[in-house]
Amino acid sequence: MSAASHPLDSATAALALLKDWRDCDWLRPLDHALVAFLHDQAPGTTPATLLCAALVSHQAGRGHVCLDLDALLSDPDRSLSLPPEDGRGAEAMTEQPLPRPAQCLSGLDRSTLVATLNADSDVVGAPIEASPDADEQPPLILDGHRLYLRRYWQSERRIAVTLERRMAQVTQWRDELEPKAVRRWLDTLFGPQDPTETWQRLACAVAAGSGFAVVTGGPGTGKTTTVVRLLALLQGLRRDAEQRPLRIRMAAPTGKAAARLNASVAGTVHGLNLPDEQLRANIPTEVTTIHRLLGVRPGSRRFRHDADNLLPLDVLVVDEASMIDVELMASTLAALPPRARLILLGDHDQLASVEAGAVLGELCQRAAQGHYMPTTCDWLESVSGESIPEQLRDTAGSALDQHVVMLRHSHRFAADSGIGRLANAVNSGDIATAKTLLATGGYTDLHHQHLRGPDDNALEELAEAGYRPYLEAVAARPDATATAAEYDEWAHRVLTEHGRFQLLTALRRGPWGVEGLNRRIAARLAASGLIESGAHWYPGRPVMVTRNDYELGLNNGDIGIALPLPDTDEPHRTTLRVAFPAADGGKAALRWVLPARLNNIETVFAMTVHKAQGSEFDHAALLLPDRPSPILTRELIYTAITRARNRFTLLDPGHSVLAAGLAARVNRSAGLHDQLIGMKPPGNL
Ligand SMILES: Nc1ncnc2c1ncn2[C@@H]1O[C@H](COP(=O)(O)OP(=O)(O)OP(=O)(O)O)[C@@H](O)[C@H]1O
Repeated sequence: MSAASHPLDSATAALALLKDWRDCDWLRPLDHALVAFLHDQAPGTTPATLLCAALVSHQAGRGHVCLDLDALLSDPDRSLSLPPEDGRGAEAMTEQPLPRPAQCLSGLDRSTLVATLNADSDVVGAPIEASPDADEQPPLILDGHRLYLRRYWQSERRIAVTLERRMAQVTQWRDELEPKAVRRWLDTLFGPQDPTETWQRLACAVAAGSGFAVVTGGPGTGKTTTVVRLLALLQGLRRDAEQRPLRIRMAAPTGKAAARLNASVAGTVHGLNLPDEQLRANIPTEVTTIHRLLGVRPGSRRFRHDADNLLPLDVLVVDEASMIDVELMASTLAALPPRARLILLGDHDQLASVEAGAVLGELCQRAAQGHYMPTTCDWLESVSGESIPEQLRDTAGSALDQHVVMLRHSHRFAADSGIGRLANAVNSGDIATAKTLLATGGYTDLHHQHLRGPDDNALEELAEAGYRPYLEAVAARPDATATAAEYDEWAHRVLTEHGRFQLLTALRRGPWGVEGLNRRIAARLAASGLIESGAHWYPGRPVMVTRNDYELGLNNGDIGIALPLPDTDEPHRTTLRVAFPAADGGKAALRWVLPARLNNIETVFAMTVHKAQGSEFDHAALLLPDRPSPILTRELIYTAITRARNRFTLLDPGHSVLAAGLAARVNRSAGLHDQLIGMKPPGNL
């Protein structure tokens, strides 16, 4: 370490320490570059401010919208997410101890730190209400005890302002509805009242009576079913009023999630109980990605649709909203016409977006407790016939509470389903029940496999058994005379078989991370003769796109499989191409891409749980690392379990890692909830 008596004695000492942190991977090069830039622009900046700038940037890279100064001072080392996953960062923890944030900040209290930051007015500014977009503001914003990078503060503030405006109009939205008509449509769509559908009916009522609603719920609680019925209700009411049908669009944050929703919406619309087919035709089944909806402009952060070019729609449904970060949410809201409805769907207990912000999580912080005001309860009862339980009523509920509904009954998992019960236990942090469920072996859909160490063969055996069916489908290639349609059919079959099993892991690096696991599993499959050995590209190589490629029409997270296709001129020779499912999950043509055109891909025999969000597999297996990691949290384990449709396997090297993971929560620093929760419902509500 560069010599200095205290890391914050001088800017030079602080910069030297930050460089050391960067060199051992505790900070990203980007974090260090930001600080060097600030120091260059404002050489008088105090060392504590430089340190905070590095930490706020680092925290943004880990999904936090801001640096919470209270959290920083109570546990400074958390701000660097120590200990790191592995590699140089981990060695630096022991071999060459560097001063950590705790040592740098010792003796500092909040008021001194706030005063120091405020004094550096070239670098740190106060929030300016009147012009939240002003680019002349300093690069950091201090809002109370939260320090932001300016662009995240602006995004968060824009979300809060837009949602407040929408929520303030709730009485107009409700007044426009005829309660009896709503009730009649709900009875048509749902049939007689049924306690397992109470919250679905209530969700329809909340969303019908507002320009903004959030419907959250665990897997299989009926989010898709509910939203399709809601859309039928809205179109039905429009037709009653002899108005033109609503223009409805549905979107999801990733191509994978859009494809999945597409398939389930189509099925649900088909099964709706409707008085006539015209109404069915007015409910769209096509789901797009949010990026495509907004219109990406290559090379720009801005979209084609924005506040100056609003989206041409009346209703926007966004599914898998837990994956939306603050910037994407701010852009979506900006492009939404003021009178268009916004309905967010998702599971707020899932991992949040990898980018900064956990917008759905913030909006749903109080979802489980309801906090419905008496006026809301009365109105909901009048339109849905359902009454809100006493314990979920609150005369002091906030405006936001009146717009959020949590679905509480799983229609997918029976009461005796191991996956459903384990997901619940994990979600509520009930370690004892989770362990008992896994240990008893009494559930056919749950498997707990103890691993003796990183070299335990059980891991490879499971992976081979899981991937064998799709690799056998790869081997069952049509002959050289087969038509293009027959080759497409074969590729569809391979992709479907491939989607049945997935090995998930928390980490990226090391023997327990995707990189090591991919190598190991490929070696095993090659030894078993299921794939070619030694080749970089081979028939059956499964790859995941790691960056949106607008030219090829591929999205981050799309999965394709390399398959040999006959050459047009010489059908007995083949060339490898990667088959990707059609964009947005259509049944139509696949996309065949030459491997050389794919720049950002990785093999995906193992996948991080983060990347698996929005996907489901018949059988999902989660490999736990052999020691606790800041990445392994309750939300991550819950997300992994809920990726499994029929079977979940936990691969567990022991050492109490499961318990440590369940006890750790993702705690994203952000201010959206606090901004919105302070808003009281409109006076006449
Ligand atoms: N009210 C209901 N009555 C009967 N079956 C229902 C009802 N609601 C949902 N289901 C069934 O439960 C299953 C899950 O429903 P749905 O796909 O709507 O849930 P979801 O919350 O969107 O699920 P996901 O976890 O995929 O996001 C489906 O098979 C659906 O048909």
